[in-house]
Amino acid sequence: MSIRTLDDLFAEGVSGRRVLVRADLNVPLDKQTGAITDDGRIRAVLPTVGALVEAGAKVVVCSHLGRPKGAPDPQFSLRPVAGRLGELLGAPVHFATDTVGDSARSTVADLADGQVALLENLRFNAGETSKDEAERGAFADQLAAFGDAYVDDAFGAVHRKHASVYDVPARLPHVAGRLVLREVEVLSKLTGDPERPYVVVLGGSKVSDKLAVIEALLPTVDRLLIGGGMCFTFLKAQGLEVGTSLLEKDMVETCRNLLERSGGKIMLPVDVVVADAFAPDAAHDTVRVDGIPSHRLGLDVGPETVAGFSAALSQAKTIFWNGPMGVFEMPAFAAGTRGIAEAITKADAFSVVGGGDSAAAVRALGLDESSFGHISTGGGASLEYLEGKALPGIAALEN
Ligand SMILES: Nc1ncnc2c1ncn2[C@@H]1O[C@H](COP(=O)(O)OP(=O)(O)OP(=O)(O)O)[C@@H](O)[C@H]1O
Ligand SMILES: O=C(O)[C@H](O)COP(=O)(O)O
Repeated sequence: MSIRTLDDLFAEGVSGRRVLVRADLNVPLDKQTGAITDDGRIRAVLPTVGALVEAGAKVVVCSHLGRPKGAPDPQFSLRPVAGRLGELLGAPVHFATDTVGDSARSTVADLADGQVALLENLRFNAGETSKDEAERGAFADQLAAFGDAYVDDAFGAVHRKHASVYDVPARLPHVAGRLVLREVEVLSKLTGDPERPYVVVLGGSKVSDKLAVIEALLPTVDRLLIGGGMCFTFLKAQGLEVGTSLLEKDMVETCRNLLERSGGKIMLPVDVVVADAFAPDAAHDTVRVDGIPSHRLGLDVGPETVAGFSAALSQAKTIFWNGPMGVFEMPAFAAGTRGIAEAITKADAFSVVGGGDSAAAVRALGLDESSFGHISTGGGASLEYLEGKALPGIAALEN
């Protein structure tokens, strides 16, 4: 990979220079209070931001948060993230209340050497995610004006062809940050010739997003274990009734087709925890997958499934896990995710956890992060990397 790194930038000298850092500070927020529930993605950029501070750069950090629709939306403000970043760095982070407007211009202009600014959410501007190159380019011009050099440390967003990821590096001297380099280095071990058996565990809620990766991984993996919200579309494809569980009806046929072609590699749950409602205190029971009542919904995999999946994982030499096995945010439906996570840590295997929610689950359940080989900050990004797709953010760094 012919990508310049932070060390190359340091060799040129950064003291007194403005360095624009694209980070992925898209952290989960509590729906009621707006508080940050997992700061893993903020911690993950500290090596890059900290090193730039130490070297005396004027550090201008930018990121998206959530999916606002191209205009300011207070629930997606990065202000709380600026506070947390400041706490972790041990120095205040100057927050610009807009992204490329008056506040951003004066905040950047006032930065002293070794100080850090965070711009407001990139996606408050339609140009960030626009499909129109000219619109994206115009926004990229405004952003690029805040830096003498650009560092991409937003691994979680490298699969997005967005202005801050794809167009800004074409306008400034650019390098990869420490996090992007580490992620690519580790994930490349899974795309080469992974030690076998290679077992992939997929869960979470975004079936349609993950079908392409299943398609791409099937020839490569020895076993594919599917749980979480996405398993119900597969169970439906097997002709089972899934009650009011999460279901992507228009994907049932594709799932049936995948099951037929999987050569028995796909393992689905045999039991699930069903509840009366999507609520922490909902009445719930464990049932066989062929006995899901029509008025109830599956919110976790059951103990027999955990045992079966764990047995497969205990044989593995390489493991990739993306997506929680159930609604782990609610304690009543966290056992499946905990069980699978524990099985992964016990396996004598190189294990990678990919996905914002999966990584958050590891921490929320109090599991020892160091028992995993690597915890990726990228959900969609790590999946698309494994699919072998060209990632716009990486391609832009290579140019
Ligand atoms: N049975 C289920 N029904 C509904 N939602 C579920 C179920 N099982 C898991 N989930 C939800 O799936 C969500 C995570 O899914 P997602 O596909 O976004 O995971 P991820 O790939 O780790 O995250 P990201 O894509 O944000 O990096 C969690 O919030 C969890 O509550
Ligand atoms: O959470 C993620 O996977 C990244 O921050 C990218 O977010 P996006 O899917 O909204 O582009």
